[in-house]
Amino acid sequence: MTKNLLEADSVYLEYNTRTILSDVYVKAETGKVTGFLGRNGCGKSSLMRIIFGSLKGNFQSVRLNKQYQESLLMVPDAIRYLPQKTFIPKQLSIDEICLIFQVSFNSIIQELPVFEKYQHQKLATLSGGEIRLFEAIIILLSNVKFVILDEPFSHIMPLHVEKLKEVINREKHKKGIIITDHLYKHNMEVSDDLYLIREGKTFRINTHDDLVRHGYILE
Ligand SMILES: Nc1ncnc2c1ncn2[C@@H]1O[C@H](COP(=O)(O)OP(=O)(O)OP(=O)(O)O)[C@@H](O)[C@H]1O
Repeated sequence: MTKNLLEADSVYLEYNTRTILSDVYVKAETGKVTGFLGRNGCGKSSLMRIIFGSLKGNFQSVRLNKQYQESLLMVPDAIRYLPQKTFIPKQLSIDEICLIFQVSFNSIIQELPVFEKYQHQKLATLSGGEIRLFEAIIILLSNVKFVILDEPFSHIMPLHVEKLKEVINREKHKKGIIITDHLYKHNMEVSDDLYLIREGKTFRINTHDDLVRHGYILE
């Protein structure tokens, strides 16, 4: 297995003179899930987009295997990103989307046999939760070095959350995975390294009590 390393450091982001992220460091690598937690509006999605390369911070240094990258999304086979909101055009059919993402339909139905009947259907004909699940699975199965998942567990029924966690645990042996999700128990369970973003900085989380101490959960 080829090991890949993704690092982002000195990430600094301001919106209208309000500091959102300040001197943040992120490390992700093949074989690991790196998780992020944090209150609404603390800057998790912004950080994900900065790493992906679709948002420019005031300053950041993103490196793939120690090499500085202006924007990772421009590097072939480097990274794919599941944004917080559904993003695949709904007029496309499932098999067209598989073609675009270069993920075989067979590999999708191996994970989700109930999707077999949807092969030629437009994405628009699926339910909201099914669309979200399909987007998360196709990103996870993509042949890239890293994937970022922004709230993959939200809007998905418990049985499918378990499936998603199973795929994450398998796919991490091929690629590095970065996750942010408020469903913190699931996030904690799949993450090898977990961080909380607070007041623009990242704090390492090792136990449930750490989350209480940072005021993210009550007890
Ligand atoms: N384009 C923008 N212009 C100004 N402020 C913005 C912009 N985008 C985001 N923000 C602000 O930056 C902060 C961080 O937003 P971000 O979406 O990264 O937070 P988050 O931690 O992902 O939140 P949530 O958990 O609610 O999804 C928020 O206060 C948000 O209002």
